[in-house]
Amino acid sequence: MKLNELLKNITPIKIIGNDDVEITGVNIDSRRIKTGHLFVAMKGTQVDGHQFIGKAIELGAISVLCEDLPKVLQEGITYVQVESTEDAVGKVATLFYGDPSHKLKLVGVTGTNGKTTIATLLYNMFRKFGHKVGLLSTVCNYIDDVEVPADHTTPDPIELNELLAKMVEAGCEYAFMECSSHAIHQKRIGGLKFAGGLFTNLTRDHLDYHKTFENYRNAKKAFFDSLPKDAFAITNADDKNGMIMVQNTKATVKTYSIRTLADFRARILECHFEGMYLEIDGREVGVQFIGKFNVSNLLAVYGAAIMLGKKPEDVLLVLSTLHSVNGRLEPIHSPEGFTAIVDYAHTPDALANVLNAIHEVLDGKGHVITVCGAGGNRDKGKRPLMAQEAVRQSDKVIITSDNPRFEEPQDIINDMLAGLNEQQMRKVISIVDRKEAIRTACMMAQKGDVVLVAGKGHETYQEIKGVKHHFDDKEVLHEIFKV
Ligand SMILES: CC(=O)N[C@H]1[C@@H](OP(=O)(O)OP(=O)(O)OC[C@H]2O[C@@H](n3ccc(=O)[nH]c3=O)[C@H](O)[C@@H]2O)O[C@H](CO)[C@@H](O)[C@@H]1O[C@H](C)C(=O)N[C@@H](C)C(=O)N[C@H](CCC(=O)O)C(=O)O
Ligand SMILES: Nc1ncnc2c1ncn2[C@@H]1O[C@H](COP(=O)(O)OP(=O)(O)OP(=O)(O)O)[C@@H](O)[C@H]1O
Ligand SMILES: N[C@H](CCC[C@H](N)C(=O)O)C(=O)O
Ligand SMILES: [Mg+2]
Repeated sequence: MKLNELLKNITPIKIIGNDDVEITGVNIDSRRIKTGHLFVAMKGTQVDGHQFIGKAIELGAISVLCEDLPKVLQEGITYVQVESTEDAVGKVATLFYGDPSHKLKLVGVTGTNGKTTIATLLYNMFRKFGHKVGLLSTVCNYIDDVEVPADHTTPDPIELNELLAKMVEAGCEYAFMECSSHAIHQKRIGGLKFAGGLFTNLTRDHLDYHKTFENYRNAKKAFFDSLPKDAFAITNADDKNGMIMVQNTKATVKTYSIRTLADFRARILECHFEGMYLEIDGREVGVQFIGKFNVSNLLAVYGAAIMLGKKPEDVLLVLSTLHSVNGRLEPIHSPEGFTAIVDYAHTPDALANVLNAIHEVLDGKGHVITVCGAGGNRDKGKRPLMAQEAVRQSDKVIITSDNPRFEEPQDIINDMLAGLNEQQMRKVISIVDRKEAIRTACMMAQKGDVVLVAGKGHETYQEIKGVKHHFDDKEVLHEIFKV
């Protein structure tokens, strides 16, 4: 594609050199540059991409999109200067990949918790309706039935558009994706056309990155602010930030609630460990999920399906066949008659919700032993709060390691323990080795009890000092239950 065509949706400050050159690829990472590529220099959180312009040209870049022009300009290279490369990159990438989001019905899900669950359930549902569908999620990306491993919740703007283009090529009509606050803030989703947006909830997370809760909320809100008029915005009326999210959107606003008046409503009629019986918009349906928060998730899925033109009775029929998403409230039964539950709860709010869900079903008839930790090099403020939530609703808590990343595991544990008073500490032991912690919890559990293993869900690794070691909570439990 010609460079001048790629620049159609942006207004450069200056172009130096020939803009009528053929561009064979767009890249934000100099290490991936090949002959004929356009290198986009981004000012990152670690380094300034502008320092790699020379390297990119060496590797074959024929054009550079940047904010600051290099002091020495090279012959034969076209330099495009813009106010913000962060703002421009998505708009350029999407054109390079043939504007795939305009050829799909793309729905984005944002909020602190529930994004993976909702996006995955929508993907499963629309496939059951017989459509070809794409999914971009924390756990895995899918181009219809083809798996593409994911290492981010929302991929970078280049990979994102490339994946969407592959979906179009594979004949997908719909795509569902998670929009993380980092991605919205860094404009990874810039230039994409959304058919709809969904909001789940907002509680504390990622304050290491966003610094204040308000910044975090505004990052999420920016997604709804940018939705077009013909899109829908479905928000959670039960969340105190639900209406704030959509207050400036041009999209058609719909609400869902399990508590108040809303466009999509549900209530729980019955619940067991196997599932719940619900009333959704006046119709009864059995679902294979537990927990009030999953009723909210299912309502969001229901609302999106209706807004995408499906009939309520058809949607409910498919909803009743869906089951839990990998590592989200997944039960594994022990031979001794207790239940282990693997869940990805890695925020105070998610822990509180999962424990609530467990108590709703246990109904006072068993003990709860929780195994949890917190990730290294992530929001430190959430650590004491997570310990408090775990203690508040468990009979015993084993504090252990999650992904320590570049921190000392014991330091993270200490940050968690600092949130507890002497009386709370009586319920707690700490074991750095996660496998040992899970094993100990299982040894303590008796028939009818629940062992909650929280924080890592689907993850199959433990990240220690930059190395991902194989580790899988579910595998560890299966191993324990075999012997
Ligand atoms: C803090 C953060 O979000 N960082 C993201 C950001 O990178 P950055 O700004 O730090 O980049 P940098 O390392 O400073 O480099 C600046 C630029 O120089 C380039 N570079 C760098 C080195 C080189 O040799 N050549 C080169 O060209 C880089 O490609 C980049 O364009 O932009 C990159 C491209 O989009 C992301 O891959 C990267 O994610 C890092 C790895 C990360 O860990 N992100 C996490 C926090 C994250 O994004 N999480 C959210 C969700 C979490 C949740 O849902 O709970 C997610 O969406 O996954
Ligand atoms: N609607 C919800 N409200 C509160 N907690 C939820 C909700 N849905 C799921 N959870 C809890 O949050 C955990 C993470 O869920 P999920 O993976 O769907 O969220 P996410 O928003 O994709 O998270 P991430 O930001 O890490 O990608 C689940 O394991 C569960 O404990
Ligand atoms: N997407 C989230 C996942 C956290 C999962 C938890 N296991 C951890 O490592 O903290 C993050 O990168 O902050
Ligand atoms: Mg997710």
